[in-house]
Amino acid sequence: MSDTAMEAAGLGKRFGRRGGWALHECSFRLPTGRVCAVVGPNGAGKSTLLAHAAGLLAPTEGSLTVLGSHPAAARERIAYVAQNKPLYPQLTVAQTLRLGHELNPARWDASVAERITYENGGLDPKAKVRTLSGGQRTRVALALALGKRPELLLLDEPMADLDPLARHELMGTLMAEAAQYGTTVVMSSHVVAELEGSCDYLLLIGGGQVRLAGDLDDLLAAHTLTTGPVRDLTPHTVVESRTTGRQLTALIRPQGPFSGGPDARATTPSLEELVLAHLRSPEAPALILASARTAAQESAA
Ligand SMILES: Nc1ncnc2c1ncn2[C@@H]1O[C@H](COP(=O)(O)OP(=O)(O)OP(=O)(O)O)[C@@H](O)[C@H]1O
Repeated sequence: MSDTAMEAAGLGKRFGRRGGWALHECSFRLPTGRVCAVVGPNGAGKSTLLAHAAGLLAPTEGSLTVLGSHPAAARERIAYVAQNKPLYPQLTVAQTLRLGHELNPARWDASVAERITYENGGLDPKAKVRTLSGGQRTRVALALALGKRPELLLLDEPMADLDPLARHELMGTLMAEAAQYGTTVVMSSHVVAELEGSCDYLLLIGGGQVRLAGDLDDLLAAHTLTTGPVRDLTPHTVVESRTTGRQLTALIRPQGPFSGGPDARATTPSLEELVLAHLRSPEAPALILASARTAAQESAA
């Protein structure tokens, strides 16, 4: 069995001959059993990446493998919740879950699907899907995905239309299920706060390229947030710096020991601080940690 959940090698996607690159020269590796946050600005390529992993798009160049196979060959072991949560509007909730069972007879776990839909969600089994609110449809889509007992769960902004209570409850269920079954979860979101505390791996995409990839703790530890009197930050890599009067605030990647000096503060950034600094500085050099490198990247490093 492969210990790699997803591996991109020079992955590129162009929509149409004249279109720009939605993804370009993306290479990274995601080990199995991780909960990976995929973040990046609007149009960065997050949905395009997830749709490739689900086998719904074919690369223009390079490749993407999931669970050691071509995505189409691994489809039974993958569940994908797309941003628009497509469901059959004319079916009832109960019929939708039954369809989930019929499509996944060998793997279907009715108890988790029913718990999400009925026990906690309070949905009426006889309600037609078309009468459900956006958040209720999300609940059914997540129930179908988790009911499939996937090895790899792909979620494209899954929590966007859930109320805070439902978001908290479903995130808890998701994390408990993932931990119990060793499911790899890849989840895009713009709400960085909801990723903190649940994700242990980070993939930051910008302009169709991988900007940060690796263990979240290691990525955070590779950066320092410093505030203090203006000073030369050479030889450290500066991701973002702002000067207010004589005070400098900067997010850096220390190249060797860093001491901000007696009047400066130097702390490890939070996930939000790390992500915001990279979004504000799209030109900052990429950082792909060893755990996230493909064999080819590793031998080139
Ligand atoms: N079917 C399509 N046809 C043409 N261009 C597309 C198509 N799908 C996506 N794109 C383009 O590819 C780029 C990446 O889009 P994608 O939806 O992957 O971004 P995203 O990071 O998921 O954005 P968001 O955060 O807004 O959901 C964008 O420039 C988008 O316009």
